[in-house]
Amino acid sequence: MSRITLLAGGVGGAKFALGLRAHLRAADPAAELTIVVNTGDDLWLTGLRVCPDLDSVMYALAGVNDLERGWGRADESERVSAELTAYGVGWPWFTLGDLDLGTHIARTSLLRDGLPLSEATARLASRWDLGARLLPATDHEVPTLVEVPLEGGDDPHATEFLHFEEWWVRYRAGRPARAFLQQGMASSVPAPGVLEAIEEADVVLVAPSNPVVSIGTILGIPGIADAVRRTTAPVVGLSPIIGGAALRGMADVCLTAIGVETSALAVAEYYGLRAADGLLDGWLVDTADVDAVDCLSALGFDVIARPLRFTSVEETAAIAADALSLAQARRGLGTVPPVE
Ligand SMILES: O=c1nc2n(C[C@H](O)[C@H](O)[C@H](O)CO)c3cc(O)ccc3cc-2c(=O)[nH]1
Repeated sequence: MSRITLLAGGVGGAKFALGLRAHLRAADPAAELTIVVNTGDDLWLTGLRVCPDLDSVMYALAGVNDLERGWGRADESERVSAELTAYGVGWPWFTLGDLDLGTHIARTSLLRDGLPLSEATARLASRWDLGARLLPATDHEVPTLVEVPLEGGDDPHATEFLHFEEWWVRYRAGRPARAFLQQGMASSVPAPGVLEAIEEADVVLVAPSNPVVSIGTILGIPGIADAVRRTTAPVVGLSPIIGGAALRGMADVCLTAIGVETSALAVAEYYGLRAADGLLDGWLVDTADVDAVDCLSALGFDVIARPLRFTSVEETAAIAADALSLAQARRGLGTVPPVE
C-alpha cells in the first residue's frame, strides 16, 4: 500500500489526477491518493463561495466535468446566471452554470453552518466515488490578487489590485501583472491533514499546474513548503512548460511577471532542488525539452524526458506511472524508465 500526495491546481491538476487515479486503480488499488488543492482562486460571488480548483478536480474525478472547457459541469445550463446578469449581480463574464451553482450553494450552506472549508469539501466530495481525498491547501481565505497598472489615470505608476479570476477570465491575463499577492497568506495555516499528507506520504507529486498562482499558493501557506522539504518521501514534479510554452492556461504570463523564464529548466530551478533547500528531487520534462536533461541532472535533479501532453486518460496514466517510477527509483524500490 502506498500513500501518494499530489499538489494540484485546477484544470491541469484535474487532468493529471484523473490519469494518476487510473494508473493507481490498475497498478496499486490499495494506494491512498490525497490531493492538496490550490485555494488562491477562490472567491465570494453572488453571495456564494466559489472554489474553482477544488471543483475542477472534484468534477473531473466524479466524471461530471465539461471536457471541452476543462472547468465546470458537463450538460450545463445557464438560466440562473442569465437572471443574475439581468439583475446586474455577479460578474457577467464569469459564468456560473446551474449545476455548478448547486455546488456553490451547498458549499456556502455548509460554511454558513460553521464547517471549515476542508470539512465542507469532504462533505461535497462524499457524494461521488472520487478514489481520492481532496484537501484544500488551507481553510483560510487566501485570495490571489494581481497588481496591474491603473487604466485611464494620470499617474503612470498608479496600480490597482484585481482578484485573480478577474485578471484571468475577464482580461485573459492581458493586463500586465506587476505582482501577485495572496491576501491573508502570512496568517493562514494549512488545512487539517495537509501537513500529515505530505510528511507521511510515500511519494509527493507536483502536478503540471501553474507554478506561480496554483502550486506557488499552496507552497506559500506557512508550513507547507517546509513539510515538502522535510518529508522522507521523494518529491517529483511534472513540467507545465513544453518547448517554451505553457501546456495549458497562461502560466507563461505568470512566470514572466515574476521574472522566471518560460522553460522546463527554469521552472525546475524555480522550485529548486531539495538537496539544496529547494522542493524537488525529480522532474519530468517533455521530449521537446530533452536538452534540459543534462543540465538538470548535473544540478542533481533526477530527470526523465517523455511526452507530457495529456492526450487521453490512458496516456496521462502512463505519465503518472513514469513519475511514480522516478520517485520509486529514488527510494530504491524500482527502476528508472529510460530517457527517451
Ligand atoms: O474562462 C473561464 N473560466 C471559468 N472558470 C475556470 C477558472 O476561472 C480558471 O480556469 C481557473 O480558476 C484557473 O485554474 C470557472 C470556474 C469555476 O469553478 C466556476 C466558474 C467559472 C467560470 C469561468 C468562465 O466564465 N470563464
